[in-house]
Amino acid sequence: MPEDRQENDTAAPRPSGAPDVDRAADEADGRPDDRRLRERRNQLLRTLLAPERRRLTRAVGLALLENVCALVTPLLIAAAIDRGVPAAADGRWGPLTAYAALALTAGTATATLRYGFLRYSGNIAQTLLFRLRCRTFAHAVRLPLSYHEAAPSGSVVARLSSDVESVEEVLEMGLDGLFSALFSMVGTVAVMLWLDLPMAAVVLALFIPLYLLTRWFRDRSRRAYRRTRGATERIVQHTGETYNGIRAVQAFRKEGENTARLREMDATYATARAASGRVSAFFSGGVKLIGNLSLALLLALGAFRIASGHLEAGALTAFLLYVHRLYDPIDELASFANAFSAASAGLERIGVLFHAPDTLPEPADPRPLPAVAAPGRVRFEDVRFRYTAASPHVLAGLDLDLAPAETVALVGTTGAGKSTLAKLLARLYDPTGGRITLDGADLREVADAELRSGVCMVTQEPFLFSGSVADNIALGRPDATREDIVAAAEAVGAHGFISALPEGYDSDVHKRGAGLSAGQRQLVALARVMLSAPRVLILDEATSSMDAPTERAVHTALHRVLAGRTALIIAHSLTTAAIADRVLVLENGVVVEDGPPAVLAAGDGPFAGLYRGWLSATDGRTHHPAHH
Ligand SMILES: Nc1ncnc2c1ncn2[C@@H]1O[C@H](COP(=O)(O)OP(=O)(O)OP(=O)(O)O)[C@@H](O)[C@H]1O
Repeated sequence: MPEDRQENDTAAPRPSGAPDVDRAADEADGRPDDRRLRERRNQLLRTLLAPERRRLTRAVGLALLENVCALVTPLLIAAAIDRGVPAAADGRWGPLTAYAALALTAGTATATLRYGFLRYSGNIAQTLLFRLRCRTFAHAVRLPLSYHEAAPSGSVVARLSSDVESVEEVLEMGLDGLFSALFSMVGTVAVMLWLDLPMAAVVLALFIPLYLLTRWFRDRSRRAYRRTRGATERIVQHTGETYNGIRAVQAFRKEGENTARLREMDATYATARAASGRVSAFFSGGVKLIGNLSLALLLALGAFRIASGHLEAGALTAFLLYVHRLYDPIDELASFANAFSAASAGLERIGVLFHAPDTLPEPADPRPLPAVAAPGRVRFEDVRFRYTAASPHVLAGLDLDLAPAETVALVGTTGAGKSTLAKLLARLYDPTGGRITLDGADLREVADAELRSGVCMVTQEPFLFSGSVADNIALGRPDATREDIVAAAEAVGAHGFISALPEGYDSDVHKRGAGLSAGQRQLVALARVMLSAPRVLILDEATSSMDAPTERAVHTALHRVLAGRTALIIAHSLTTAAIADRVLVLENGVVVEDGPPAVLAAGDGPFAGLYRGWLSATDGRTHHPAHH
């Protein structure tokens, strides 16, 4: 048996990245740190920061300079008080003027450098975010369908929105909060130690309660963050689900229930936020209290040391000014730490996205689709498939041969594996065993772009993208001219209704007045196929009922699109099955009947049963889903 025909579960689309997404969420919830997650996060961070190394160094340089200038100012004020004022009292205004001028210069320099730093770091932050957003989106959109089908709903959107936002928040406040606060604190303590050791000792002693308070705050806010994060995820998921399924929500009158559930989630969120607000408030108040205690203690000790001749009044003033500088950024640092842990968890989750296994690798050495006289031969050779290593086989050794230009209808009960078969043929998944060939080429060996133009899939409810009707028809062939587009629309009989739209082919499909009906969307989708002229067409027939004229129009269009190309139709109506050259009845992943519809209908197999059931149920007047 050739190797590629053997069961190969290692190539199975694993439960893919989705459980990882969950795991990353758990990580954010404070479970023990996983080295791999952190490594991925750091790697992502490195690749983001690497091109900015120079600009970052310059930003740090600006922050350093700003802090040096800011640290000098209180010293100049001290000198002005201790030397300038007594001299001025003696009638010599020179020193005081000089100190005042120097302090003014230092103050102006601080302000200018701060302006420069903020602008510069703001630009860096936006560049990083821009890069992160684009790369995450570009990567996520290319992830194989197995990833998206297995990922919890809304998780990719959450990566792209709230996780990127958490990084944005830390970057916006981060560069400023981190560099300025750190430099300012370290610098201030150094100058204090130089100015007066006992006074500096008092300040440092008060760092002990400050440290304990900060630790308490860190633990509490991490817990509060976990709760708000969980609540946010649930809100995003519920909102996404409600709006993605808005038709079902309204059809089943679930508006009230869904709103009530959201209210509950919002209440949980509000409670969690209030708790985190209380923690922050307590921390802020605590820091202020310790800060003011320092001031009071320094004032008392300072007075004592001035009285004993160890300190001058100016130096005491400088100390008091420094204490302010010391305590101001602590608040900032704490909220930075908070934002940092949010961003770090966000980056971990984004990192997981980047490391999702590629279950549909592009061939390293792609082969072109062979140019054959009659293109469109499809072969399934002993195809085995299961969605995850843990789930049962949907297809367990399927052999199938579709002749060029043949129209094959797939019918079967729900869950029989029809959509799975279609997804395999479109290479949205790879078989776990065996192979599928198109004109002799294994689908896995054909370059992605070529395969996409060779095999075209029309889903039940064709998706129209924002843009004009013309853009939507040209989806599979962006270089098509307007004449090509009109010709394709004419071929499927869509030209009439498109011309009647307010702006014809340029009408925006999502604008009011140009809303298209289900049948019209089908026609646009068929025009797409006509234009991209694939060798193989896979069609998941629409189940939503259309009125008789529309249905006739779609069927006529279908006839034209089917002409000359191989087609696999997942038929939900026996009317469609009847127009096929051949019908395949699928049951539990096995073809139980295969033959022309008329022959099968006349026999006594499963299709004949379905057919008779359909005839008696509808009296042959309307179409009816084959498998019901
Ligand atoms: N993304 C998925 N992950 C895991 N299992 C899946 C997935 N999609 C389908 N399955 C399973 O594979 C089997 C075949 O499903 P498939 O959608 O191919 O059936 P179908 O014949 O197209 O049914 P229907 O007519 O209802 O669309 C089912 O048992 C289903 O539960």
